[in-house]
Amino acid sequence: MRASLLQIDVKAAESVDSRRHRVAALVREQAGVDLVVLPELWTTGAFAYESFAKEAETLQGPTAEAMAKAASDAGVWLHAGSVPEHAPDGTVYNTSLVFSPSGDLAAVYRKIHRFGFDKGEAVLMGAGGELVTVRLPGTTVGVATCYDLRFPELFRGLVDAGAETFVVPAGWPERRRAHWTLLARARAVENQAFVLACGTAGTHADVPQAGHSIVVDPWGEVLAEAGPGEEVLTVEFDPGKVATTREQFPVLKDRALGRTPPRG
Ligand SMILES: NC(=O)CCC(=O)C(=O)O
Repeated sequence: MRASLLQIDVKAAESVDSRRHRVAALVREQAGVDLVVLPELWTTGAFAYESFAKEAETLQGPTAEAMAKAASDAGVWLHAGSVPEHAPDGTVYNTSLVFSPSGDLAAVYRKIHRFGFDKGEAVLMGAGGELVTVRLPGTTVGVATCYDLRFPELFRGLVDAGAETFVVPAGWPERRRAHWTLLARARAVENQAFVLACGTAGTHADVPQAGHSIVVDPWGEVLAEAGPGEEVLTVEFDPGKVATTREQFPVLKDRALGRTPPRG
């Protein structure tokens, strides 16, 4: 399986509309890979709090429309990262969208753990409540977003739902880059799963971004890692390695505290 992680530089000087066009073109350029992954809140930037409500859109909005078309033009599965979603009940969510190679919306995930404690996303956005997996040819993908990476029980819940590959769009700050790498590897090792974690580059809202998108295998080995700037990180991996790792070193069978009860 070949995947391209598009580590986008979210610049304030570039309008949301221009970025949307630029990113759609980058997705089209990935024709030939199986899966393309975009970062969290790449239209606005994950820390551009004042833009969330202004740029929020529905599941039929301009980003969803542009990404559906880009996925079908390229013939790829597209995890289109997340957008500020204006839901029918008026709440704004941090919502990830996954499109099939024919451009159909295959999965929608509303970020469960909102970042910011008493400000930012934590007060401006609603919390999702449902775990989401999506079946791709060869692997079941479990989706999570950025700060979710700090909550291992979410990932264990996704394993219980069949996940073998975690796709994690993010807008992770440079200041905590060491945590990003450590947590991506930890989630891979403890769940014996692939982790494809795609962050943003550059600086927005005065918050320098970590970049360093990363792909980790079920043994915790880093298969590929981006640098700090905008970059397309393409990697080839064998999804069958999840089953062999889980068979040869069957730690998941030794769980003593039971399965995660379903949420939502
Ligand atoms: N956008 C985010 O979720 C940021 C998370 C973060 O900065 C951290 O967990 O540290």
